[in-house]
Amino acid sequence: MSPALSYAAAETKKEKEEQKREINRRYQKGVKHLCENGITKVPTKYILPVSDRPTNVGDHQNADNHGLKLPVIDFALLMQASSRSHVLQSLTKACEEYGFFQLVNHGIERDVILDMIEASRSFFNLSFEERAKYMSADVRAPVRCGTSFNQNIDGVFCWRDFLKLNCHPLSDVLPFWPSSPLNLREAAVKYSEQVKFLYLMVMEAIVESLGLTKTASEISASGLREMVEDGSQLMVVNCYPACPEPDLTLGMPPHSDYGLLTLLLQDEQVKGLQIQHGGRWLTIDPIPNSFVVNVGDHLEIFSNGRYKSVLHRVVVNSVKSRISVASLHSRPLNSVIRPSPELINEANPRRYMDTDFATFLDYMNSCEHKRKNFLDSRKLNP
Ligand SMILES: O=C(O)CCC(=O)C(=O)O
Ligand SMILES: [Fe+2]
Repeated sequence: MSPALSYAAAETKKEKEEQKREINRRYQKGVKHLCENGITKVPTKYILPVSDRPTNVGDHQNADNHGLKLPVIDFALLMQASSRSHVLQSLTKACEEYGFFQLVNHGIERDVILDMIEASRSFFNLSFEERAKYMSADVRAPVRCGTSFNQNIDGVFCWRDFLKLNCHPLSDVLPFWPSSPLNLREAAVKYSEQVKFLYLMVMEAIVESLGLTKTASEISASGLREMVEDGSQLMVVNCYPACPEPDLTLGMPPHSDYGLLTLLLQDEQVKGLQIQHGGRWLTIDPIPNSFVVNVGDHLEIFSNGRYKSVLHRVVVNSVKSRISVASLHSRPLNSVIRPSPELINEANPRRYMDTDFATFLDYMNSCEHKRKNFLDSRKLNP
């Protein structure tokens, strides 16, 4: 290309990028705000190409899960010596085949859960001006209210607003958490602490299910204590308002979660979460008083590919808004994640390069996040 032509091409590209940024700015206020202004059609910014829509051919099978159900793990039985090994086997199967399971009998008090849901709903019922106080483009902020998946760069926006609460170290971040609604801080502190404890118990079981001896395991040796005291925890409250044309858009695009494990509180009344399984999208029917738990990218890497960080997405509907609370857990922000040496051998060569949270954030900020491309970028000989 001649220098003049390449200059012109660069200018056009710059203009296009500026145009995209301008449109993004227009929709930064979020979908709740849009709905409050009484829209009856989905704006173009949210309309997916036909092939990515939830009603895409092949996805029609969604209406019926063909009898497939997500594995259910009973936490109380996991904690009982007499049934532990049996439950560990089910855990292994769930993490290998689905990357997801539903956790029942988890022991977290019902009131703690209901208060968290109630506070989350109240937050999204605040006026736009009140919620806007917490809007920030800084992905490391202790509190961040926003919209879509990655609103700085998404080409097509998704039908979701969120509130992200960084939970670690709690005493440092708490003063930044929203002061209204009045019960939010108390509810979120109690909830995050109890969920963190549950996460540690499940993570310990997962380390055991991988057949890792506790002393040799990188995660639990250096270890479980470090994870209690310093492990990262991010709570993401998702709000998906009822959508006038739900077939044209998604609440969340297909993605995998970055951490070791995510513990998700689904809306008990309104379904919407789908996971990819056997080439199809499987709807996860909510089980009252349970958690949906999924393997994240860091656990897939740590397990050297044995446990799967699986794509999932959220569909919206025209009748009811939906709330979910995801708690994403991983190691301390600056620690390195790598396949456990115990899981690498001749038959199973090392499959991923080292990574850390900072690398993930840089990646997220540098390109439109699509599907599992971060995890793919960490694969050796993909
Ligand atoms: O809302 C849901 O059910 C899923 C949310 C989710 O995937 C996430 O927050 O990463
Ligand atoms: Fe997710």
